[in-house]
Amino acid sequence: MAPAISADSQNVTDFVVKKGNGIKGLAESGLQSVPKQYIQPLEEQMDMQNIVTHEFIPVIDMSKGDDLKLICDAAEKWGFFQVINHGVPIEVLENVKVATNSFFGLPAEEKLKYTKENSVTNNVRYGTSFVPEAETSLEWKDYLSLFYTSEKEASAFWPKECKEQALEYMKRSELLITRILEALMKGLNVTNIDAPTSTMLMGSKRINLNYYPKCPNPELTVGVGRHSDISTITVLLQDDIGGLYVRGIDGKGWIHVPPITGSLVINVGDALQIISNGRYKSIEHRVAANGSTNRISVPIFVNPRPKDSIGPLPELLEMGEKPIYKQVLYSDYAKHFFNKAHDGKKTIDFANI
Ligand SMILES: CC(C)(COP(=O)(O)OP(=O)(O)OC[C@H]1O[C@@H](n2cnc3c(N)ncnc32)[C@H](O)[C@@H]1OP(=O)(O)O)[C@@H](O)C(=O)NCCC(=O)NCCSC(=O)/C=C/c1ccc(O)cc1
Ligand SMILES: O=C(O)CCC(=O)C(=O)O
Ligand SMILES: [Fe+2]
Repeated sequence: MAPAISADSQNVTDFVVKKGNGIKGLAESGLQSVPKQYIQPLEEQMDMQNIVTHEFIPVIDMSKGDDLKLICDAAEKWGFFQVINHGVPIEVLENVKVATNSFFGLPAEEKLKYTKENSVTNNVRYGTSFVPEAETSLEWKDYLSLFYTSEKEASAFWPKECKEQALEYMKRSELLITRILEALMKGLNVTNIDAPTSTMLMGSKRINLNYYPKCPNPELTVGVGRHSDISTITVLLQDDIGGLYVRGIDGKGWIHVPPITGSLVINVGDALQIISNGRYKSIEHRVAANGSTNRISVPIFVNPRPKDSIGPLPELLEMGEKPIYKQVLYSDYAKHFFNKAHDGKKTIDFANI
């Protein structure tokens, strides 16, 4: 197919960002090479020499009864693990993947209704890259981001192509989320999770549907740049394509997170690193672009509420730990994150004492 647009920079940004076509629209226009605003600086391009092949992210079987220690160890050492036999039905996971493809399959003029400029609510947002206004190089990714406030609000405002499936995935993963967070608290000797602690750990949720179209020069760009999540934990559903890489434990190299059918990837976010006073670590990760096929992923970010103040748990300080993070209002922390391009682990400096 002939390219629908000329390669000049302004035209590309207009077509992708402003007109709602997304990078999916551009990729499907028959383009032969990535436009220059998608070329990452050399040091951010994926260097395959830097892939660690002798270390693996733990895979934890949640049906065996020995998961508590394994979860705490993995969260401390790796900040990332996969869970299997986790209780979220496979059909629920399959349905949300189908729904993701349905949403991104909509014509641009339909998706345009959900952009930051047009969306009738701040809680539903369709976009591309992370923060195009703040980034020097763009990411090869489109997303729909849904902040959950209530079933009623979701019913009224979430796109019908994915509303039910996304809600079902969130609902059916609640038990898993509670189990993991309870295990992590036990690992800190916090056995009584009172109401304020519970809200700080899981008072709000955001679900993102991510779409990474096939890319003509995957080595020059990225799907998502290096970042850590700002959640307490993230539950990530990925399809069978692969491309998610996690920083190795010595801070060097990148470890692939291989797709395992039916599994979910769990990672620690900055909020839990802060709450646990540095015991559990949020780990840098990134997504490579793919030269042969489209990829989707669906993270559920489990968070404090925007209005919560977060800081090291009082129980830890009572046990004699010195706080390494100060109290911060979570919405201030989130705004700090959402107002800059991805910059690895730097977001957490915002909470340093
Ligand atoms: C501060 C929030 C995010 C928005 O508050 P608001 O009062 O509605 O304020 P704004 O709508 O003005 O948004 C503040 C800024 O954040 C931006 N933003 C508002 N949601 C978004 C949005 N989903 N996307 C990317 N910019 C946004 C938004 O564009 C805006 O930028 P700017 O207009 O330039 O000031 C508020 O909803 C809040 O505190 N939410 C709870 C916290 C929350 O959502 N946590 C999410 C955890 S998400 C996570 O861990 C990782 C996410 C992630 C996502 C993509 C990645 O590539 C990698 C990771
Ligand atoms: O697509 C993935 O595998 C991970 C995406 C991610 O890191 C995010 O959305 O925060
Ligand atoms: Fe992430």
